[in-house]
Amino acid sequence: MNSYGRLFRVHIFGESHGKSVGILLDGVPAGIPLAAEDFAADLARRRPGAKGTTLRHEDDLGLLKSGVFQDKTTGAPLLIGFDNKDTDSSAYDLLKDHPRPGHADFTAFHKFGGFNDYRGSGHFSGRITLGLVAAGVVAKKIIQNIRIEAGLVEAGGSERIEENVEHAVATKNSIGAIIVCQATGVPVGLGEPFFDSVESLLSHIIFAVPGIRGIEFGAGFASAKMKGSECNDPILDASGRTATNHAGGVNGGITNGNPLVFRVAVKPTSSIGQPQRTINLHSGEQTSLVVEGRHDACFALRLPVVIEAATAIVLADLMLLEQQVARIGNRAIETI
Ligand SMILES: Cc1cc2nc3c(=O)[nH]c(=O)nc-3n(C[C@H](O)[C@H](O)[C@H](O)COP(=O)(O)O)c2cc1C
Ligand SMILES: C=C(O[C@@H]1CC(C(=O)O)=C[C@@H](OP(=O)(O)O)[C@H]1O)C(=O)O
Repeated sequence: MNSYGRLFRVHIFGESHGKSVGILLDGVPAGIPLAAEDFAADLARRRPGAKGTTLRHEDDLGLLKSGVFQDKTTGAPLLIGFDNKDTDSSAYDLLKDHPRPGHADFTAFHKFGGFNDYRGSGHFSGRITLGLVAAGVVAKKIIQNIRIEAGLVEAGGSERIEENVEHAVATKNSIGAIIVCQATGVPVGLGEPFFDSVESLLSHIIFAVPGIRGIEFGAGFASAKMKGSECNDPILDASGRTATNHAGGVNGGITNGNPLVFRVAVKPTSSIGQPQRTINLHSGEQTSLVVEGRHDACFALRLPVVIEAATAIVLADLMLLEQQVARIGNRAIETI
């Protein structure tokens, strides 16, 4: 569904070519300073502009529609909306009946009986992540002592990111990428096993981001090839600090005080300018499709800030559940 979280709860909404996209936040502690300018830096990181990103230009000026009074959160639901302005739906006329291989056109058509808004990929557009980034800005304020940083470590299969992006654009193709995310300053004890382990919660929200194909914590899949003597992280002191971090900062689904580290695999964009095989949704006949319109050749370039936001949302919820932050005034519990 479109809601996530327990105490810090996000409800995402909108379609790419509809009136707006955005997010409704519930459970935001009261008294947190919050103004429209606070969103600018993170929203700019998600915005297209770099080579290999879509030519669609939106100002992404978020409107704080509720939950803020005199530049402080009130504790009431906080609604953040972004108007869609640069919409050109003409390229989607063809796609309405000819689903793009790899995109959600086929599945959304069947799931919603053809009533889904297919323009600009509708609710399945990467544009929906705008609301997630906005929620991340608020979440980062709640967990102010935790620092989250994500970045691309490779794209198109190597570290030559720029070169690979340029080649993808020149050949009307697309590429995927790997993002590494690290959160430092995470206290020991976050996570609610059995089902709400830290890895489960992060995987849940990160797989909700369009185009994600994998996630691994710490040494991840490489752990399967290690011996116990190699994989175990030696514990150095009473704080739980370890010499290595193959666990990625989580044991038993609970944060262990070391940096939380995970890698995310992002697929190549499905909308490419090369002929691909598809069908006519109504006749079932096979046909060739060349996708027109504006598309990211490597949408992963825009994703690190989205992954940071998703991480902040999970950690804010867990910090509230663990009573590590107060519901009023953005203070650590022990300082009240
Ligand atoms: C920020 C962002 C931008 C995206 N841009 C595009 C795009 O321009 N064209 C496209 O086909 N897919 C794009 N995607 C990926 C699709 O939204 C995604 O592949 C689609 O919803 C199907 O979901 P799935 O890949 O998880 O199966 C983008 C995703 C994100 C997160
Ligand atoms: C608009 C954004 O990305 C869009 C994501 C997207 C898709 O299929 O996911 C398709 C394109 O939409 P349009 O056809 O309207 O140009 C991208 O531009 C955004 O992320 O803000």
